[in-house]
Amino acid sequence: MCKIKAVIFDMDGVIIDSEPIHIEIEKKLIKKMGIELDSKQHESYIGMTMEALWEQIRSDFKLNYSVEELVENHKKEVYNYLASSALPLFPNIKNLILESKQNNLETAVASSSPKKIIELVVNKLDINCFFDYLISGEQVQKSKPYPDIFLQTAKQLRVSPNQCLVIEDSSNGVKAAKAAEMKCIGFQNPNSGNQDLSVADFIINSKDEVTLKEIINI
Ligand SMILES: O=P(O)(O)OC[C@H]1O[C@@H](O)[C@H](O)[C@@H](O)[C@@H]1O
Repeated sequence: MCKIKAVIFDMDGVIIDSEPIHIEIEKKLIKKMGIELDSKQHESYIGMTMEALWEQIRSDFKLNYSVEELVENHKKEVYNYLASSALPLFPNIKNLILESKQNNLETAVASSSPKKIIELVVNKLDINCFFDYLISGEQVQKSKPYPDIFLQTAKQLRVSPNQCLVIEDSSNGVKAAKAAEMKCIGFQNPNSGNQDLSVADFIINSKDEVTLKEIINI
């Protein structure tokens, strides 16, 4: 296998333990539309962009609102919540970010969240300086589970996909990383719901204290 040259971090559910926040806000917004989703349906949307989520719900439930209106409203709710709350950073992931930089690896955040929200999070946590590139699902055509976001990240970092390691907590994210032919660590986070990470190359638990050396050959 090619030597790893870049580590790509998912944000929600990996850098911060935010999927419970997303689930609560989405449940509230979906309920307002008079729709009830069971948790299995809801878990299947985790890791997808807001656009992909509302396109799906709008077409399944024949909603009259435009996707743009639904997304705008959703973005505002999430932004306001995260701007006014303490952010639950995973310390073990922060260590992996620092270790990546100490080993001169390229680093990126590749998140389905809107760019404005990614910037809010990395600035609030004061970790922006550790990343060479931040990319949002808004900047590519197809949401995770398609590989677009990871392929675009590799292109931007000027490394080939098989030199990238992705850390992901959702089934959609792990599928996207493997579809991009990257090495993928599944980050099993019970707060991200019941996520099937079986296609990942290696699975770690969100509580595990692992070093980068233990998971890749650097
Ligand atoms: O790609 P990431 O960082 O895991 O982001 C996923 C999240 O992105 C958000 O925009 C969605 O509203 C969430 O439902 C979703 O889970």
